[in-house]
Amino acid sequence: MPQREKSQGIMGSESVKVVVRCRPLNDREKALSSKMVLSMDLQHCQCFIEKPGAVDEPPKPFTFDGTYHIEQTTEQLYNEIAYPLVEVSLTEGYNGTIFAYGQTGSGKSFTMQGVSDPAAQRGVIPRAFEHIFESIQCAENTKFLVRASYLEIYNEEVRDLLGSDTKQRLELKEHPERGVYVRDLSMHTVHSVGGCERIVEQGWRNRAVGYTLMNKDSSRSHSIFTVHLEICHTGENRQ
Ligand SMILES: Nc1ncnc2c1ncn2[C@@H]1O[C@H](COP(=O)(O)OP(=O)(O)OP(=O)(O)O)[C@@H](O)[C@H]1O
Repeated sequence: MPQREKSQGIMGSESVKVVVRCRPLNDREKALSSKMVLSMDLQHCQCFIEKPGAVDEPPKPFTFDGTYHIEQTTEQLYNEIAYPLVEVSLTEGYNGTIFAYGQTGSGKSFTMQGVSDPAAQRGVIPRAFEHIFESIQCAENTKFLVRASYLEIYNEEVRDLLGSDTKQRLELKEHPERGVYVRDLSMHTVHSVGGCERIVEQGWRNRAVGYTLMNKDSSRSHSIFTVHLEICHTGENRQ
């Protein structure tokens, strides 16, 4: 599978990689008889965009670090893109971020949060929880502390989705060593995949949601879910 081989190098020399995912047409677009204008060459990680009606113009090509068309699942995307990122965090302690960007209704929540049925479309976040806790269970002579935080940026204001007052506006600060942080953001210790899922659900319920023309369940905000991992080697082969 050439694409898999290419994407397995996702943790290579460059620290930022960009992949693109295309979703199927939704009911509204089908009702409008909209036409898919995007095609992909998965092997070469290229997208081609046609200009509707411009039959003489060749489709415009764009190259990414990974391409996922409507047949590709979140399972595949996780294994190729997110797995290596979570794995280096667990084994080498690097920070990693997966940033989903796109207009309303483009599929950010579908990819990050996902759906439980079919199982192959479960999101990146629940998959990362399983990945982290499976590694913890297999690790010997090691203690882990897993904590989570969840914030929302809505109308330029930062709010703690897991805080006691989810309406309170929090301040952005800068620390000389730790860099930018959100003052008073609550951190929650989690012991299991189920515990992580409960926290995500709790925060998800507190998000600003609403209707947009493109997405009836639009989240209407930006959110950042962070898993903070502390690892302590306890055995004789301590590093
Ligand atoms: N790859 C996909 N396969 C099938 N359905 C998808 C896919 N991506 C998105 N969808 C569907 O498209 C709709 C919009 O997706 P989603 O809510 O994830 O968009 P969003 O980018 O999070 O939007 P918003 O920014 O408004 O919150 C949902 O009904 C979702 O199930």
